[in-house]
Amino acid sequence: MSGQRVDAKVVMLGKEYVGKTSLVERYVHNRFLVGPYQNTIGAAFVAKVMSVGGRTVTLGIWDTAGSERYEAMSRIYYRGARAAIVCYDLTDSSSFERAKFWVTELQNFEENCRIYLCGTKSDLLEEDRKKRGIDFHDVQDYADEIKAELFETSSKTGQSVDQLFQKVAEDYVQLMAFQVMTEDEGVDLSQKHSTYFYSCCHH
Ligand SMILES: Nc1nc2c(ncn2[C@@H]2O[C@H](COP(=O)(O)OP(=O)(O)OP(=O)(O)O)[C@@H](O)[C@H]2O)c(=O)[nH]1
Repeated sequence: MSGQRVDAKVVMLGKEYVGKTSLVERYVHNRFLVGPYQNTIGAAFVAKVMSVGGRTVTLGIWDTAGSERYEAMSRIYYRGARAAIVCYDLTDSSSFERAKFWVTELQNFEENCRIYLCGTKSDLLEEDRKKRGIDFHDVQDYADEIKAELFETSSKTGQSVDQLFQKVAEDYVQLMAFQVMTEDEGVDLSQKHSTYFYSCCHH
């Protein structure tokens, strides 16, 4: 993988326990890990090569730690991101408030970063609709207001996970079609020791 470039940096943001790592695991490895919850410490990185309309795109996905203890660190990871997947747990209204915090951060400090709102753990709603913590229409209104795409996903069943990342990549390719690529765009992974890795610290 020497010399592989990341085309688009994508950052996962959201309160702890909302399921950011599980989303990445489902998307990249098509699996859902069961067992005791272990929080992400710092951040983890993985590159994913995908195809959009016959074109190869490599997403560099940064999975940040949701704990407020790591808030300052998470700020480092959204710098230069083309896309942010801001996650909230569909059953936990406080996690939606936290999602709004990250949206405001991005709007203030990373205006070229596209925002994707992602309500996680939709399988729990299928078990019991009363578990929905935030009204869908309120979230949709908010998404419209901030011009964000809205997805409801389940890493457990895989629902809408591929669609979410595919949309991120498609939007990136579409944007690039209108922009001239410059030589210094992207991150040259040949500078790193390893290409496909979860860097420090997950679990
Ligand atoms: N039922 C269900 N549980 C999920 C889903 N996604 C994640 N979980 C569970 O929620 C817990 C937290 O998931 P993580 O993916 O570790 O959450 P995180 O956002 O990465 O957490 P931090 O690393 O602390 O920021 C784990 O026990 C997961 O098994 C889902 O789609 N459905």
